[in-house]
Amino acid sequence: MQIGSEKASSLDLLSVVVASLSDGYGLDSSTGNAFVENRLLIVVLSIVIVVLVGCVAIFFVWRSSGRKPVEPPKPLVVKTQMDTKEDQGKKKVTVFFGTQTRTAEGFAKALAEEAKARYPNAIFKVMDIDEYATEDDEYEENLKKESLALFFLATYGDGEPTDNAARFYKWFTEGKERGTWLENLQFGVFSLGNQQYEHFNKVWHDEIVAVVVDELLHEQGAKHIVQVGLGDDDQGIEDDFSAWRELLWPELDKLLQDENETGASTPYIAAIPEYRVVFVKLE
Ligand SMILES: Cc1cc2nc3c(=O)[nH]c(=O)nc-3n(C[C@H](O)[C@H](O)[C@H](O)COP(=O)(O)O)c2cc1C
Repeated sequence: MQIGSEKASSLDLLSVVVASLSDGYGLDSSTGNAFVENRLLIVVLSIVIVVLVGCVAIFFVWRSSGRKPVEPPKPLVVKTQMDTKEDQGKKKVTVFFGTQTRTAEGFAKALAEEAKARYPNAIFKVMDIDEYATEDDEYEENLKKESLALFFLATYGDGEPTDNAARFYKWFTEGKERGTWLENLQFGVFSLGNQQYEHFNKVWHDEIVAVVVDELLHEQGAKHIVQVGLGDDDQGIEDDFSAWRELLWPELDKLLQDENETGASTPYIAAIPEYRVVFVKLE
């Protein structure tokens, strides 16, 4: 085997290595020679292996490119401002609730049911405050469209909002620099809490979520229709709710009753004339 001035192929080199190895290890030189003589066979086998490996690789690339990646499910968008045709032109009231053990939700629904009967020409929508917006920006976008809203908000764990009000509360309390952007909104807030949870020697009502929201709504331009109601679970929160509701109805009457409507709040006094019964003796 000659390795001349021309560049030696890798097979030439291999042949030299095999021949010298076979010598070194005392193998029969005919083994090395056989290997060298079957160069053609080795070349053919190498080509076959390369082609096979190539085919397998192409097959896998083709299979993986044919499969579409699995798309994550799109989030369910909750439409909050959906008007049917018959709703158009009616006054709308949104009743929000932030609750942990559903008392606030119960009050919100009870109020809305009673209000629907009192004001048939208005629309009352009870809304879990978490479902009001899927993104924080939507809170702003949707609240701007509200003209009348009532909030029932409970307080938990040292003056914290409920789980379903946490996202709204964070967004609302962190956005004080918004200015007076809620000028079209009239509102009322009822708080659900318990005086037993007074912490850090603060006055109880300074810590509760609903009072914070009430003050911020006012600061940001919204107008009270009724003062904040302080429901105290320690004393009888149902009575507090009833008392607040009695303050609310006259204000809602002004806003939601049609001019020619007598209204459910107006007590009905039957005008029964007095008669004097005279017994006439027939002759
Ligand atoms: C574990 C726990 C923590 C509470 N933390 C407070 C609190 O820090 N401040 C407060 O005023 N009321 C607190 N409360 C009272 C609730 O706000 C009150 O019971 C309210 O009516 C619950 O309303 P909900 O049923 O709508 O969640 C707490 C109640 C529980 C059970």
